[in-house]
Amino acid sequence: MERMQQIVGRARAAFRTGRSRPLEFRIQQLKALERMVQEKEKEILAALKADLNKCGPNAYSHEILGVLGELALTMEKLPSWAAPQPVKKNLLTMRDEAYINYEPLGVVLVIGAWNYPFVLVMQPLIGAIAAGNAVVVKPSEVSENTAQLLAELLPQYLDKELYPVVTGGVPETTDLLTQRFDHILYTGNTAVGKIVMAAAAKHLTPVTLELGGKSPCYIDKDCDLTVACRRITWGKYMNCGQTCIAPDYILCHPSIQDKVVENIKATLKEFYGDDVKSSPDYERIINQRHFKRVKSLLEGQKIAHGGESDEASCFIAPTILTDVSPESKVMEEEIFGPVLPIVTVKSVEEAIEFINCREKPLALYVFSNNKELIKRVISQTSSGGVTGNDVIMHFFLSTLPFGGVGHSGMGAYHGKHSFETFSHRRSCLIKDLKMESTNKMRYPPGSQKKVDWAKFFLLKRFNKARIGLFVLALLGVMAAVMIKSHQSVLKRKALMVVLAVQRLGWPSGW
Ligand SMILES: NC(=O)C1=CN([C@@H]2O[C@H](COP(=O)(O)OP(=O)(O)OC[C@H]3O[C@@H](n4cnc5c(N)ncnc54)[C@H](O)[C@@H]3O)[C@@H](O)[C@H]2O)C=CC1
Ligand SMILES: CCCCCC(=O)O
Repeated sequence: MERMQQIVGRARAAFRTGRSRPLEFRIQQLKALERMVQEKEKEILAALKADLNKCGPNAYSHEILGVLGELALTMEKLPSWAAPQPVKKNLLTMRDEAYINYEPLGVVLVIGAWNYPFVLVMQPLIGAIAAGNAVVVKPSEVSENTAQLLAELLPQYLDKELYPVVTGGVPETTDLLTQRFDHILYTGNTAVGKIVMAAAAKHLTPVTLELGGKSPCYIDKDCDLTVACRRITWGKYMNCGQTCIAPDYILCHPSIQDKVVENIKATLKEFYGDDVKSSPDYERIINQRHFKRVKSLLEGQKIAHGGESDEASCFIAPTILTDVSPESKVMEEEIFGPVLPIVTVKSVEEAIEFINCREKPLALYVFSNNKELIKRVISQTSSGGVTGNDVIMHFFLSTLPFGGVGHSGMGAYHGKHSFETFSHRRSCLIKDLKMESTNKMRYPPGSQKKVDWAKFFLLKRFNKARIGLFVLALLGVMAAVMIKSHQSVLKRKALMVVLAVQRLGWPSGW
């Protein structure tokens, strides 16, 4: 406890110096992070290989690329994100300055997960630094190599007091959670999400919870199955199925179930070859605990493809289960592994009903040639995010807020959404001391007349069209008056010229 108190205390003292607030400092720290990722790419890839058997290309494209992209976007946009944001005013504030001022929250805590242990620490960290906070970083101890590397590298590149790294497991995280933070972003399972939220509640600390859940994938009969199954296979078996927004299970009509299986099998062969275990592109389950958990989900199931495993290397083959009962264990908990159950439904209505009977998922996928059907499923269900006719891809568009809903999480981040998550949006209204007479309306004594004026100024929703017409009419009248008065001046001047000529006579030759 003492150690955590000191670490958080030092971060708070550093924050109080104000040095994390200047934009130049924030951008300088982000540039240092970019340099770290570029200079230590080899070490980062090696740690991801050791933790999850991620090959270079996969580790780079699934983790490093996202971090470099977020850094580049944030460094480019930060000056505009952090600028005071003027807001629309009403009649009462027409003469005042009204704007939102973005301010750092203070000392924030980022707790990472083990499945994408680099990007899931770095992206929140980038947003928290960009917003001017001090940040305590707690990587997941489950991905121990990446956690160790972050603990070594971050202090080499970043301000040590402002951005400490705390390593350790549940005891250390539990100790850390007794400290007071100004915001916590936790990525991990729902059960721990509740623990984090309970600990945060003691200090009234707001939280962003990036949790998990069972993300459904509905395949409509009116669909290009080859393309759909290719995309589903990519997202499902990436990182050995250990992706929070992986399609957890398929819902489809019984008549296409076998075709779905055949298409996925064909794609698996194309992606990973005949011997998936030797494919450098196929990762491993993170540890024995999760290996046993995922393996147990196969019990009593009809395995249409895969099912092979090797405990020693935490290998589980890409597996497809068919005719799965909605009540079976594999349909109760988040799979978070390379097992894809197919549950058959007779219609899209039945699929929607199936989805709505369960906790709101982190992601939802719908494949169909009929965009209206996709939009109908979106409008009649809820989830953290959606990708239509693909999977996972909404994660990579940083203008989309990434987060959950209900048991899959709360709050969101990525891009500007990270900056806003880690900022206080302070409302600022600056008046002057003139026109005091207009304030009589709000001062005692009260009266109906004052209420009527207040209603006029505050409640009246002016019809913009009507105002526009009124202003046009007013301008028309003003123009007519001006032309009229201008004409009379012109007439007077013309008359004066005529009179002058008459008096002097016309010049000869005219
Ligand atoms: N929404 C998102 O962006 C993501 C969500 N996830 C979800 O995370 C889960 C997998 O990750 P996990 O195994 O949870 O990661 P994990 O087991 O590594 O836990 C995450 C962090 O919570 C801490 N922790 C674990 N148990 C704790 C306890 N009892 N008290 C206090 N702290 C504790 C660990 O020290 C670790 O730092 C899945 O449910 C997955 O869906 C994973 C990645 C991304
Ligand atoms: C492809 C990268 C996805 C990272 C977040 C997750 O686990 O879903």
